[in-house]
Amino acid sequence: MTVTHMTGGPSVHFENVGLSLGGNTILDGVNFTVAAGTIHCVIGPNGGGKTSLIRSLLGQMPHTGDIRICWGNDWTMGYVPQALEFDDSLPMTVADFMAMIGQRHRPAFMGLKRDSRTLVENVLARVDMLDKRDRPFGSLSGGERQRVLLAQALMPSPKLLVLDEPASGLDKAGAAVMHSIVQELSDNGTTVLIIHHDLGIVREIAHGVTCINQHMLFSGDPQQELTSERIFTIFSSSAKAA
Ligand SMILES: Nc1ncnc2c1ncn2[C@@H]1O[C@H](COP(=O)(O)OP(=O)(O)OP(=O)(O)O)[C@@H](O)[C@H]1O
Repeated sequence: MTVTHMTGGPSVHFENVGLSLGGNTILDGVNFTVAAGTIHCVIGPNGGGKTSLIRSLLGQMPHTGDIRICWGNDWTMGYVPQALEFDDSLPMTVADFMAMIGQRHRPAFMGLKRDSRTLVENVLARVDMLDKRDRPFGSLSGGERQRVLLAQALMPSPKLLVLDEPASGLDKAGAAVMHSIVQELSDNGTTVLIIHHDLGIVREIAHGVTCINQHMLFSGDPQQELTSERIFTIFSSSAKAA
């Protein structure tokens, strides 16, 4: 991955990205750009390689090709994974979890330092989870965990926010909170890259959309690219053969 400097929020450039795992081709010749300060959605059928692409961006996959992030002065990145492997029996509250994520040089059992406490309370309030800060993290519902995962990605405020199917475990209210946060960040210049399955929402919130199914099928303006015929073709049972 190459990193270059520019002023403003980062643009992200996927250039001829490929990935093979266990002898199988997962991604091949993926080329698209996420413009600085935009909301860009990655869509495609199950198993099409969306998470693998995001993990390549995060440096967690042995991809080929180049992924360039043209950062401004602030290199802060937030990431919300699709799900979190977590031992539910761990005696860790929501606040402990946030302390663990946000205070790398302080053990979680020591709790939050005073200056971090305000920050944590602010982000938990943003996702409507402040009243649950003393609950054991393991006792949270899937949607509540997803909200906390979103909260940790906002601390500190990111210039690049990457979300892997953030709405999957969320109810309508949770999804609305998440989308309004994404919108607000984007309005303030943050670049947001989201894997999303709800094409109605993609049309509503995204400035750009890229569809991948091993290869890149199309990329551009959602209003023009997301035609009914295309959506039917991509997500029909024959999609894997496309
Ligand atoms: N570590 C791995 N080793 C081998 N194959 C893998 C590995 N990780 C993912 N794959 C395979 O890569 C393909 C793409 O998976 P990926 O999770 O990227 O798809 P996706 O588009 O995010 O799917 P979904 O919409 O179901 O979340 C799948 O066939 C998956 O089985």
